[in-house]
Amino acid sequence: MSKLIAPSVLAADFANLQRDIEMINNSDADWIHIDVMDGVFVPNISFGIPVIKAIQKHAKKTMDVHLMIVNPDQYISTFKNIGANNLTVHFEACTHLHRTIQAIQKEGMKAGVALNPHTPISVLEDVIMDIDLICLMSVNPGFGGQNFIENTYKKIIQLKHMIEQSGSSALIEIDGGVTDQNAHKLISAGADILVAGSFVFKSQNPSETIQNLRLLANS
Ligand SMILES: O=C(CO)[C@H](O)[C@H](O)COP(=O)(O)O
Ligand SMILES: [Fe+2]
Repeated sequence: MSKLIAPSVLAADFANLQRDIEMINNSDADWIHIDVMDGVFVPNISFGIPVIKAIQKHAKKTMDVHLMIVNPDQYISTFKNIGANNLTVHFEACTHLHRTIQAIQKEGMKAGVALNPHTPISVLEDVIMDIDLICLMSVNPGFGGQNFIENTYKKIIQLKHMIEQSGSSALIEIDGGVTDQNAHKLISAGADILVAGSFVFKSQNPSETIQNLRLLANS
């Protein structure tokens, strides 16, 4: 399977959101990564339902929604209705993670679980067969533009091993601080999807930057 690039709209120009979504549509990007922050689970508030509805009107790529919120269960059907294809919840925010995963899949979405940098991958041992996607946070969630945490490589290698040993088909997504400097190394360690926000949207030519990341990921 080719490796995927998911630009994060957290770093887009919100006053020109339609323009930036169309840039993603016309680029080599595979997914659109959409970060939802509630100011409780993480110390920041990004955007919510009305903005994602507006994104849905224009988005032509897989909508990969990353929930950094407490009590995600109460919004699962809402996110389905506004176009989420993948719905990722945080391990640290779910008391009944297995129930949450089942509820996401019952709505017809792919279920993802995100782990904070301090959370060991071993917490996924008993749900690894049930998950479609694992999002390893390579920064502390809440903000774009942070520095990549080097310990992530070790976690990818461990997680890849766990996935292979178990026979799970879960994909590994890396979120935070992804650039052209670490993209190839992340893929070599076992990543399947790279999320990139600031590196794409702060570049001179975001579409070319996406193309470059995709080439690096698949070289
Ligand atoms: O979930 C996130 C932050 O919590 C974002 O997806 C992530 O930060 C991407 O932004 P950048 O590439 O600028 O680090
Ligand atoms: Fe994210």
